[in-house]
Amino acid sequence: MSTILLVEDDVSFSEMLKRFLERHHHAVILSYTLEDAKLKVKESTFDLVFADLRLPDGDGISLLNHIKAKDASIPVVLMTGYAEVSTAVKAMKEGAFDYISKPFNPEEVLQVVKNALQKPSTEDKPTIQTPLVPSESSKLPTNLVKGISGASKVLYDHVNLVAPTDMSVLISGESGTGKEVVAKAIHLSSSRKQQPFIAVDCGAIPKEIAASEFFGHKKGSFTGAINDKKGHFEAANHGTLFLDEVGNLTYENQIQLLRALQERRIKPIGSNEEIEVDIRLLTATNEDLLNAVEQGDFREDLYHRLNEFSIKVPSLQERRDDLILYAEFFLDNANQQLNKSIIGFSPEVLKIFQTYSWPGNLRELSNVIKRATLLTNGELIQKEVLPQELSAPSKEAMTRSFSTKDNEKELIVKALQEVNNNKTKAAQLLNFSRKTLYNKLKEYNLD
Ligand SMILES: Nc1ncnc2c1ncn2[C@@H]1O[C@H](COP(=O)(O)OP(=O)(O)OP(=O)(O)O)[C@@H](O)[C@H]1O
Repeated sequence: MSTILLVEDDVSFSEMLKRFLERHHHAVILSYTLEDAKLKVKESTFDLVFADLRLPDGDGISLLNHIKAKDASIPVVLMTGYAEVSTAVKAMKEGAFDYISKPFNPEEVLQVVKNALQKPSTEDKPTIQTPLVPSESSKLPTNLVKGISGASKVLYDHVNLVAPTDMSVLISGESGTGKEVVAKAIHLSSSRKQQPFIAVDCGAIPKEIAASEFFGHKKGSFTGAINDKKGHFEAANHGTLFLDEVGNLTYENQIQLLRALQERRIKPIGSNEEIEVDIRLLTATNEDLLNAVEQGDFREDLYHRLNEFSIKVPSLQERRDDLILYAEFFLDNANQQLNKSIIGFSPEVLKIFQTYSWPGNLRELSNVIKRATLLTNGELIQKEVLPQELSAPSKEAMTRSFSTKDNEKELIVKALQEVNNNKTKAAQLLNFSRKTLYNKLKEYNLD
């Protein structure tokens, strides 16, 4: 078994890569900063070092120089973003064994590792067994993958920005994109993290009992109220209340909710006593709530109350660079839940994943992988265990899905040509929002 030092400050990404390498029988030690990595290199011997080019307290090249000065035979592989490839090439001239650009293809990672470990040593180095200490990040919640795409970076920048405040956040996004996961991440990064997080699906509450569900009731206050019941507001007191599908509340329930938020107190049905509540409110919707306001279906005053800050969770189409990371993560979960030890996906499956349009977003990806894991007997998930709609995607999905950045740039240029540079029409054609299109034009220097 070889021991790899993985130096990467993106905690969830490094956890993913660590788990992936461990499944391929390598021992992995994590480090999040340059200084810590130098210390680890001093204390132990590694067969390979994987280092991000950008670290919070320096860069991968300083680490490379440091390692080369200590032991020139340790191969160092640098991990880079697209824009940094030229720097990585320079690093190779300074002795890096290879570089690998994000997003990675798992096969590519394994190939680089294999090549690096096969490299003949220039000198005999003593092998000290490195103890596998629990990594710092094992204390962090493991149910969250932050992703490496530009869209994910913006998303988690916003989460980090708003989490420590007490602002109400309206989280929007297509179904299955991870709105509840984002709400939980905000709660866990806030000062309320030790207090309750109560999630309520407003779409699932019949309107007749919504008030009792939110505010509670006293025994005997209506037929069927056989006991006192605490409402969600009280249960979430001092913590966070997350209202999913908030657009489904009736007008009457909207008024009750607004009143509770304004007065910061609630009265259970059948009670004479008011209870003060201190909650942070997070809400989610997969419909256009502003449109509902314009149509008169959602109260404008409540909308503004809920929308002190808004976060849009990108669809899987908008974060294609994250796809493999999520696929690996869901495979790990499925392996654990189903007691399997499948190690990855066949190249054909990865290609299908990249071209499919994923209308059900992360939830669909997770379900597809769980089902495929159950059906797989070998080491790799093969095309045959995927649902049919994935292997025979619609022509439209094929033309609109992007497997690589170059491909995406080319499709954007073509779409603009087709509609005479009309950005609104191009965005529609590409299935992007106008904002996404503008961001991409900027990213590819197409403006
Ligand atoms: N960042 C993430 N890391 C890991 N898993 C995620 C992440 N985001 C979403 N998921 C997974 O994707 C699935 C869908 O997430 P979630 O239920 O939060 O979506 P949603 O947008 O709230 O869906 P809906 O609109 O249908 O309520 C869940 O299984 C969740 O665990």
